[in-house]
Amino acid sequence: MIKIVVAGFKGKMGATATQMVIDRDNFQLVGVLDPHSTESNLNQIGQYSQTDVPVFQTKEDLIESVQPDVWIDFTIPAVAFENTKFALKRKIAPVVGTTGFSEEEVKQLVGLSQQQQTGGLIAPNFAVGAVLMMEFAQKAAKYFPDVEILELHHDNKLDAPSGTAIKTAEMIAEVREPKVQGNPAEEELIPGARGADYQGMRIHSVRLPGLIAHQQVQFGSLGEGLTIRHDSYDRSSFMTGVALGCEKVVGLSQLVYGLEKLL
Ligand SMILES: NC(=O)C1=CN([C@@H]2O[C@H](COP(=O)(O)OP(=O)(O)OC[C@H]3O[C@@H](n4cnc5c(N)ncnc54)[C@H](O)[C@@H]3O)[C@@H](O)[C@H]2O)C=CC1
Ligand SMILES: O=C(O)C1=N[C@H](C(=O)O)C[C@H](O)C1
Repeated sequence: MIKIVVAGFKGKMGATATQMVIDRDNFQLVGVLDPHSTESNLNQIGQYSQTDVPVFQTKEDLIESVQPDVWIDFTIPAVAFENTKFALKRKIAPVVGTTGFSEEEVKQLVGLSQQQQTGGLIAPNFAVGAVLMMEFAQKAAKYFPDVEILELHHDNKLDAPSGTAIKTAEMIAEVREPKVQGNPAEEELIPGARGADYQGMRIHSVRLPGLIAHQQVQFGSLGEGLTIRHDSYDRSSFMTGVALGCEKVVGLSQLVYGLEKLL
């Protein structure tokens, strides 16, 4: 039985992950954390009335009371780095979906996990289809170096571009020489019109009510185009990946970046 805590359980992803952990026979939910909670036990919340699990408002209080194997994190970019360090320092394996990490932060966390001999996973996207989209895009970029990434999300999202778009650009950059795209003399009449620039690749972020999480990687070449698109229509799309991450990290001795490393 893998003992799990969920940080950010009051949020959209945290709530979906909490239910997933409760539903799985090989997982035991031992605590949940969210500074926006007012309860002391999950059973005080209607949808979890049968679940006797302590609720914590701070990570310091949580760690005094429970000894988890795995720390699921769906919080906010401003706290996820500190939360992941906190877990690793206590040899709790983090499974982090929260986005907004810089490359330098990921490097630091991998180093810390090696020192601590503790597994972990940071996955900007837990949907298997999104991982395939990124891998297909990396494959296509070998032959189509002109590419723009369009990511579309709900309008409560804090970070832009999305973690998935950044990871896609990083994976494409592994196989594509930096290249300035478009007309070298092009001029933005309104700043930002051409989107964010990652080694010449443009990333465009759309935020609209009604959307969940969508991304289109669009390639153009002489007389032809190729579009690779993934859509998450529901947050359940991420749960197979989160569950797989929880099962795998307990057997690792360092943190990995990207769900594709565990598939
Ligand atoms: N990797 C993936 O597959 C996915 C990642 N995400 C990412 O997950 C994160 C959360 O997304 P949502 O659930 O939509 O956001 P949300 O805004 O619905 O939930 C965030 C929750 O974190 C809580 N929180 C804030 N500070 C905290 C702290 N110090 N400790 C514990 N909890 C804290 C908030 O009170 C809130 O309940 C975002 O970074 C988002 O980009 C979202 C969907 C899929
Ligand atoms: O905020 C979200 O919703 C999502 N965030 C992740 C990201 O930034 O890529 C994953 C998914 O796109 C949903």
